[in-house]
Amino acid sequence: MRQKIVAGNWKMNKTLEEATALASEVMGMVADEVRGNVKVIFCTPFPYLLPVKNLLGNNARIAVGAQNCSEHESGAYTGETSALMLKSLNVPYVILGHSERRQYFGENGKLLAKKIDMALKHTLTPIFCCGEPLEVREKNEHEKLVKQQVEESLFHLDAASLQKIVIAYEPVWAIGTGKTATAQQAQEMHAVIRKHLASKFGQAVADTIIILYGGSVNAANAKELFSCPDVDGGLVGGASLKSREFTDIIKSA
Ligand SMILES: O=C[C@H](O)COP(=O)(O)O
Repeated sequence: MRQKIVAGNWKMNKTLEEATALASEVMGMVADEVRGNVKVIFCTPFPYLLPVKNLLGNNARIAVGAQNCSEHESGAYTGETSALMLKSLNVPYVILGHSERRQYFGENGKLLAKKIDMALKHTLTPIFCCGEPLEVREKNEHEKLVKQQVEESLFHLDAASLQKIVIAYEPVWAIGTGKTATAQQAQEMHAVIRKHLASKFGQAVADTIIILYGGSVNAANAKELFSCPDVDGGLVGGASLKSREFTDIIKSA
């Protein structure tokens, strides 16, 4: 039985005051309303990791995550944040390969493989994102592209390392557009990813990998998406910025 995860990707939003207010509102609602074994992650901007983490204390259900880390360990890389630094803050999760990083910051599969290795070296759990742009889906090449993204960044790992990774399938055309994938489309692609992992690492290993769906998840569509057999929760952008809606999404998991 795979763990259900609902991660909120706050992206580059909120002031410190707003960020801590959001975290404490969700924390209170989760404590009061959420039953069952779902892990919640706040993927905050770097400056808010520590204040939000301190606010959470030793909350066993909610953790913090970063939205990126460097492929380098330390040194003269102005503006970068290393996996080692995140580890020293006891930040357990890091999103890697989000489509916005791929699109606006030129991150490719080879670079992401290095980031994955660095995150694993420092015992962070990477949330590795993959997903196709609209033009690729329109050409019916989405399976091919997503399989390639997974291969480029994850197929160099051994099975034990792969099992330390969470995957998020996020079709780019569904991100921030309000146009979510249907449950059927999400399930199909999650099954494709799992099958591809099985071809390399074996079915038993592939069956343990948590695969999240991301792209316009909201309180109205979360339940149907999360009830798909290969969808193990969500990576939520816009709706994670609203405490009531995010908590309702968590409840759907
Ligand atoms: O990381 C989250 C995704 O980019 C989804 O964002 P969204 O829920 O605003 O579509």
